[in-house]
Amino acid sequence: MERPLAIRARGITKTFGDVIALDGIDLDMAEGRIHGLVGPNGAGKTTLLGLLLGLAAPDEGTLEILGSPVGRTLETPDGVTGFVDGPGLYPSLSAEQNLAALAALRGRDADMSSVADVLAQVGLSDVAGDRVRGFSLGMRQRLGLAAALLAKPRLLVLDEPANGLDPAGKKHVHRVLNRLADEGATVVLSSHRMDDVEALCTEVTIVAAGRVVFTGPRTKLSAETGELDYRLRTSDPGAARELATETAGVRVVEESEDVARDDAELLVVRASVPALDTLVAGLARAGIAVRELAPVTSPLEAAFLALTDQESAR
Ligand SMILES: Nc1ncnc2c1ncn2[C@@H]1O[C@H](COP(=O)(O)OP(=O)(O)OP(=O)(O)O)[C@@H](O)[C@H]1O
Repeated sequence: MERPLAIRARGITKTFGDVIALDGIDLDMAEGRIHGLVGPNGAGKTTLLGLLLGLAAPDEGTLEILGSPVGRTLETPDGVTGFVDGPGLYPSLSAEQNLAALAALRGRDADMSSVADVLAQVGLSDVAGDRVRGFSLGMRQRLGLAAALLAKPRLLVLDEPANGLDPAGKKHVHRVLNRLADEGATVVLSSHRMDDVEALCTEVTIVAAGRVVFTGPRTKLSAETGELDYRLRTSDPGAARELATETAGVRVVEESEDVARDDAELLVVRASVPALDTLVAGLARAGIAVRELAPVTSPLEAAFLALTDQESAR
């Protein structure tokens, strides 16, 4: 059964003076999924997220959020929360005072057990009583997420949520977002980190110059990618190079910008998946062990570069 849509956008346009930030955006985002919004600098991601949060209204087009049409007034249905350009926090208050104050602003009494719970979820229990003034960027991001969780979101909108996060912080954030989606909430996040998007998002939208150039399941994007460069490390680099050169559809890339040049053991090969399969089977037959085989740039990054280049070349 098709999932209901959390977001349905048709022909959304937003301009700032002469700048067309969004140029006819059509978008369907299903409930209960984590959607990644990616695109080059200035593509329109923050503008689009701002519309979802009711921070601005579209100039043209129709937007439905959680089944409700959003008009020209700056309002969004209940259950929509998140932040763009970093969370708004009070530096002179502690983490827990910030959350209590935000709960009060939303017209709810501060329930300190909920405050403690969301702080634990984002891994900030130890600094609950510390002033936010002394928080790092990553801690502020996590506190912003805690504030959003307190509102029990049905749609959570986050601009670059992994900004400034260390690996432990990232783990907390990923766990929290996955749990939210498992519980049926929809998460829409923008990121310049393709590895984060690959780790988190089942759905991806790529925007370039205010237009959608791809939207759909991330796996579909990977499948559509043709040839990729792969790092190949084997037990016999010389013999592997020879075999790669002889295998139809496989090319040895001599100078790869993305791989350290002083690593003589590592081979970079360019191939489609079927040609790569032939090479790997050939290596096995020749008794050459494969110790590492991975794309140099991820399928998402490759598609991103190809699709956004295409767009700017139009
Ligand atoms: N308030 C504003 N006033 C004028 N121009 C704006 C405003 N907000 C956005 N823009 C312009 O709209 C375009 C889209 O900007 P936006 O911030 O949405 O892009 P982005 O994809 O989030 O970029 P980045 O990855 O750099 O954050 C840019 O050309 C930007 O300069």
